[in-house]
Formats: sequence, C-alpha cells, structure tokens
Amino acid sequence: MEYTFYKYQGTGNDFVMVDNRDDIFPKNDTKLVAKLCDRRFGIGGDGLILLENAGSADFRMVYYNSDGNESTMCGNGGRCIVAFANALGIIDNETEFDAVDGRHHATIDEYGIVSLHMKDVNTVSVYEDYVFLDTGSPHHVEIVDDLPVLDVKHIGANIRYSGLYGDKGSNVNFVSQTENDKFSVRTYERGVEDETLSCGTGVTAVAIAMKVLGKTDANHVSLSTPGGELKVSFAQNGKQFTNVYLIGPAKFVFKGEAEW
Ligand SMILES: N[C@@H](CCC[C@H](N)C(=O)O)C(=O)O
Repeated sequence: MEYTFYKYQGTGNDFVMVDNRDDIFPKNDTKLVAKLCDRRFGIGGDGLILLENAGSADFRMVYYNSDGNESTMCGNGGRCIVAFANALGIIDNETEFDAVDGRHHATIDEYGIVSLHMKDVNTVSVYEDYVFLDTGSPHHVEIVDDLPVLDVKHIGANIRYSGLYGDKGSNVNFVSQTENDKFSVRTYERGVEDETLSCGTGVTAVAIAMKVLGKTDANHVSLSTPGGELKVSFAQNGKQFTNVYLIGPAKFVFKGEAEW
C-alpha cells in the first residue's frame, strides 16, 4: 500500500515527515524507518518524524534517527514539524505541541521562520577540554582551532563511542568563535553516525556552553552551521537557563508516495 510522505529541511537537517493522525505508520518497524531515511534505497533523511494526535496539545512529535531508532528531542525537526502542521492546516502561526521531552511552544512567521521554545537547562557540566549538557538531547561541546578542516565524522565518532558516554552515547559539537556573540558549529549526530549540516539541540547546547564558559556575555547568540544560520536566545539565572528559544528557517522540500 502506498502512503503520502513529505520532506522538510531546517538549515540542511532533513526529515521524512508522515501525518500519522490516522495511525497508518508501523511505529516499531526500525528497518522500515532506516530504509525510508536511506539516501540510496529510500527517500533520504537525517531522521523521520511522525505527526500524531495529542490530548490537550495541537499535535505530538515522534522522532526517529536515520538508523531507525526512536530518539530524544530534535530541535531542527521540532521547527520542521511546526511548518508541517501549519501547511496541513492544523495550526495557524502559533502552537503548543508535545514531544519526548515535554511540551513546546512555537511560532511561525510569514517567511517560515520558526521560533521554538526548548526545555530549560539546569545542569551544565564543565570539564577541562569540553562541556556536556542536555538540551532535549545529550551534547558534548568542544572548542577547536581548525573547524573548517576538522574530520568531524571520525573525531566525533571516537568521542561518541568513548567511555565518556556509555551505551547511550552523545552528539558531539565542535565550535569556533567568530565574534562576541557569533559561533561556527559542526556536529556529529548520534543515530545518524555522521556529521549533519546542522543540529538544533546542538547549537542550543553550544550557545549555553559558550555563555557558561564566559566566551560571550550575550543572551542572543548567532550560530553558523554548514547548512545555514540559526539563533538561540535564553534567560540566565546562575546555572539555570530558561526561556530558551531556537530560531531559524524550516522549509518544505517535496511530497511523494512510498510503500510501507
Ligand atoms: N538533529 C537533531 C538532533 C536529533 C537527535 C540526535 N541525533 C540524538 O539522537 O540525540 C536536532 O536538530 O536537534
């Protein structure tokens, strides 16, 4: 049987999107999700996202990495599902939706710029060479000198699979500062097991980590990724970060039919 899917991207982090309000998708079929995300044998994507009905929220987001496993929060995917819900007519320009890490408020403007409220961050662990924090997904953040030429895939994989993060692993972000409130970021994503063009929870982690390290005094930070520009804003009270927003474009790419 053929079903309709949609493809969206947020700063080059791309997702297969399925409207699953009628429960049409076999949610436990890891191989199917991995096949649909495969760039040669499938549609292609860094992940697959289901839009489902939710009790008191506008909708629920269920996120799978391209390896086929359901995972933790995806910030760029969260921005894309807001654009998707808007295109389906489920929401107008503002929403409250549920995801694995709780409820999110978001807005979308006439240009498709989505502003997504991320979860509060209460713990930021600072080590000699890196910072670790959870912004909905776990993130290792490391400052480097050679960002443009860094072998993100191999160095990221070594850190992700090192003893530091056990079986669950971590996403790994490499950062270089360009101005007081501007940083360039490249991310190795767990579950994609490669560098992606952008990671929303990753740039959120970088912005907060740079504030904690005293690299910036700004509460509005610009992040440049290989896939485009994102902004992160937050309020800080000591080690607590609230009102964390991830802001950037989310775009429809194409729509098609696939078998599952
Ligand atoms: N691309 C995402 C992060 C997706 C989750 C991550 N791969 C994990 O499993 O932790 C983002 O934009 O935040």
